[in-house]
Amino acid sequence: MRSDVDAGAPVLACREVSKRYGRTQALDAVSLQVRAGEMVALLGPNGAGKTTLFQLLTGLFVADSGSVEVLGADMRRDPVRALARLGVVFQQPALDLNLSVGASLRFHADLHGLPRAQSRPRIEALLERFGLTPVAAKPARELSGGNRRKVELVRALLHEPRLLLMDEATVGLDPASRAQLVEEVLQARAEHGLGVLWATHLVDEAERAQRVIVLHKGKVRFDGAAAALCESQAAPTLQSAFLQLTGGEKNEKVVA
Ligand SMILES: Nc1ncnc2c1ncn2[C@@H]1O[C@H](COP(=O)(O)OP(=O)(O)OP(=O)(O)O)[C@@H](O)[C@H]1O
Repeated sequence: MRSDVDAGAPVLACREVSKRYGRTQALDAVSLQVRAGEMVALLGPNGAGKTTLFQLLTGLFVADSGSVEVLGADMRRDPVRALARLGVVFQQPALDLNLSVGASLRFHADLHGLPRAQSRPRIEALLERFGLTPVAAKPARELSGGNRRKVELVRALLHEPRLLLMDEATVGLDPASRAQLVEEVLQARAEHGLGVLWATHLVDEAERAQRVIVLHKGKVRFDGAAAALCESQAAPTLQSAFLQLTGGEKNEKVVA
């Protein structure tokens, strides 16, 4: 466990974040925190605002109002320092399929200015850690979908972030690979004291998180433990609690 952030200290703080697209209020005064060593599931049906929130958290867009801080660095005033402390796996796969896994990671490390004496052993260790050493010399196109996502996870961890953002990162994976990725991230969180925000519309992925934040129509509808969510809705399962809370709207994508 690294010692630069106390366990339980906030690594992400969003305060009253709002974003509008024309007439659509995509986010409406969203406040949330992620602490070091904690995996938080951001659960919401299609159109809830998850992607919009991630775009603000990664500095791609600026909120209309409110603030985003990563380890105390304000995303608007000090984006370089804020971004230096976070890693992200985006919803859309973004690997060069022709590059070998090793070359892709080395390129990324160089791009981010990591000294090679540091980055090379770190890449080796992470490849080993995620069981990717046997495929390190292969071009990404020869890897399974699950392994490609793991390479993206390794890439996101190369600069030793304190906050990891996973934006519906299991899209397109089979159930076993999805479950494995969740476990890998949970372990990485424990080993490195990472704060993780895991956006998903799949309730089974949220079940493994320490805390669940339900986003619906741009607002935070619930923030707490999965068991407390079930209790608040007098529902037997997280799935039924989520459906009740979000209006029980028929939505295929929320069903795991
Ligand atoms: N660039 C845009 N222009 C106009 N409206 C947008 C834009 N991006 C998102 N929206 C709208 O903002 C709302 C939130 O969308 P967002 O993509 O953030 O939701 P989401 O929770 O990520 O959904 P999904 O699970 O389908 O990816 C939706 O009503 C969407 O139609």
